[in-house]
Amino acid sequence: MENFRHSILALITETSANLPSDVRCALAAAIDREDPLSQAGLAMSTISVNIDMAVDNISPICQDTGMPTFFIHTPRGTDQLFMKEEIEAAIAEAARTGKLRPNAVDAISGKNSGNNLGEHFPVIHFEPWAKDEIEVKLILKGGGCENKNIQYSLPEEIPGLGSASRDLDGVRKCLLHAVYQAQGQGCSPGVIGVGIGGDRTSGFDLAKKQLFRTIDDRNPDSELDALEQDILEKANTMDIGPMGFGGKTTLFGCKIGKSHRVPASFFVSVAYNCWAYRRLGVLLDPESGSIKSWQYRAADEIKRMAKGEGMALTGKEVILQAPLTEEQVRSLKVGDVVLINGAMHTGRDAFHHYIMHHDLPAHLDTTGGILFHCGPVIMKNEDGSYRVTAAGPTTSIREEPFQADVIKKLGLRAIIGKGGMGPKTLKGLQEHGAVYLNAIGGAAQYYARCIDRVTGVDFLEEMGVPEAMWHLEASSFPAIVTMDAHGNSLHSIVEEESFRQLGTFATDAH
Ligand SMILES: O=C(O)C[C@H](O)C(=O)O
Ligand code: SF4
Repeated sequence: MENFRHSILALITETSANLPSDVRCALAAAIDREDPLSQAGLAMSTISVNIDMAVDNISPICQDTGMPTFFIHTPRGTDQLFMKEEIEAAIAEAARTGKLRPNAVDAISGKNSGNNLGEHFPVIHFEPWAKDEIEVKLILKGGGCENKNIQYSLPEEIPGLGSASRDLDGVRKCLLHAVYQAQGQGCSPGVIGVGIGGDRTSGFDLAKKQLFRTIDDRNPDSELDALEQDILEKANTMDIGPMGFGGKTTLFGCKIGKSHRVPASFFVSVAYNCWAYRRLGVLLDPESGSIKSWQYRAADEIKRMAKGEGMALTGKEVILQAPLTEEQVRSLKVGDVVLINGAMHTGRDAFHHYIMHHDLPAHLDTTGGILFHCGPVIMKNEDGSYRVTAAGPTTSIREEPFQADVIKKLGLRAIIGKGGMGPKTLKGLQEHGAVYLNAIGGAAQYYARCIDRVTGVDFLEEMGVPEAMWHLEASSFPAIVTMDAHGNSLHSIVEEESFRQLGTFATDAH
């Protein structure tokens, strides 16, 4: 097993940087379905360029490389303890070289372990099998889409759809609601893995395992197969679309499994995966640990995803130079595409929590500034300076309780994030003269290229790499105004319209 660690490192790197063939194929179809000049089209073209860049740079497709989760089949007599130690060493090495983000933080204090290892982190499931080789499957599922996982306990009253009973029609209502409630926050278009039955834990486990099925496979159970097709079709009429901008593809896969349950419980567990659907597998020689073959990798796969130059720019984009003035910001409207130049500062969960009760360091002035909800992957250069190697937006709604106050306190004029924010922030934008700019979630390579340099960092020691306040210099950083200073929000429009559409499925007998 002298090559085992090396093989695992190759699996991690490939999973992080190179999407599987079936996902490429489904996303290529989704790109073709959107009007290239619509907001959904802009999102999909950016995603396509980003996928190619990740391969070229051998770097994370999305900066959030999740909680690495392994499913391993071993033949009789393999040393699982050795494998676990070697996997941990490979994870730490991948974090050190920027193939994974140091993502492991203490559950209570939030303290980052620095090497992407922690208690039950990574997650490793071992299972024996009768074959001779070792199979290792890996999924890197980011936190934003993980937050959109949902579990129903039937019978249950489902918003918009009425009562869901303990039958396939009840399951159907749960699944349509699961897609609706994710909106764009889990970086749609997405895929759902579904577990019907089991208990609360095994149900989610089953749901996650469904994500290892290929997009184009068909369920051998004809009833479940019909339900999978039905959900896919209906979900894509909800007009949530890429990033929740409205559009034709909201879901590109629905995979359903079932387990026996006890009479008292009927769970429907849903695991939502973003478009950055990173899962691969390898078969290993049990003697040497060398890779014998790759899974989810077809010889005839679509190698290049991008058609044009990425975000199809029209020349009508508004150029923003930070710091921004109130007048500039108030002239922006929902739907405007902006290109940002100049200083921006990252700040996410730990930062918002901190800044509610503390002041900024004295050397910082954020008046007219831009706050970027982002937890980047950052590497240190030999001369002590830093470079950004992956930097897409994180889900903004988590900062909803704090954002309006933080805008006021720091004198901010723009927030960059994804998935949109709620009424409190919308009111804050109006009151203080600021805008919400939606960047394309998961496009971490694309946005890293828009960052010219890192000019400084605060709170690195306390908050760790993903949560520190990084000071960045951007050029031609594209984003879409989705909440303006006049009380308009694209997110509330899409949410309302998709809720109306959801309601039309209430009585649709399956
Ligand atoms: O943690 C991140 O960088 C992003 C996260 O996966 C999210 O979707 O919010
Ligand atoms: S930012 Fe979006 S693409 Fe990246 S892990 Fe989170 S949900 Fe997935």
